[in-house]
Amino acid sequence: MDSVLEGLYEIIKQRKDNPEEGSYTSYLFNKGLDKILKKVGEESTEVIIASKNADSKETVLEICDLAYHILVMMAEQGISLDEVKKELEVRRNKTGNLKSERKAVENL
Ligand SMILES: N=c1c2ncn([C@@H]3O[C@H](COP(=O)(O)OP(=O)(O)OP(=O)(O)O)[C@@H](O)[C@H]3O)c2ncn1[C@@H]1O[C@H](COP(=O)(O)O)[C@@H](O)[C@H]1O
Repeated sequence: MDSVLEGLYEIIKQRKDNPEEGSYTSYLFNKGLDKILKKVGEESTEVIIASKNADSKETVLEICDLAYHILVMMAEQGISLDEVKKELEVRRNKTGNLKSERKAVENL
């Protein structure tokens, strides 16, 4: 799973650096952040609807669409996968309210 995400993120970053004709990813970067964020919002809603309908196959497809668009957003904002993984790692063995942890990270 990890390497699949890494691989996809690398391709997405390549599309940002070297746009390709006919590439949906290049089209998104060309449209800019607002378009990318709109897609993240739409895909989030689609995950919720599919899940609410208890349609697990459709939910998986929508999760993949959402994950892809989040990676595009991350690339647009210069956020690395490592940053997200590090934060998840910090949280992994914690329980309870993580808000105080978040403040600590913000203050780094
Ligand atoms: N994983 C994905 C991926 N997931 C979803 N999508 C696209 O996301 C879009 C979501 O569908 P929608 O109906 O919501 O959007 P749409 O109507 O096509 O587009 P809008 O008019 O809303 O912008 C579809 O066009 C999908 O093809 C993806 N497009 C590309 N990838 C991967 O990204 C990499 C780069 O691919 P290119 O973008 O083709 O260069 C490759 O590894 C691809 O497999």
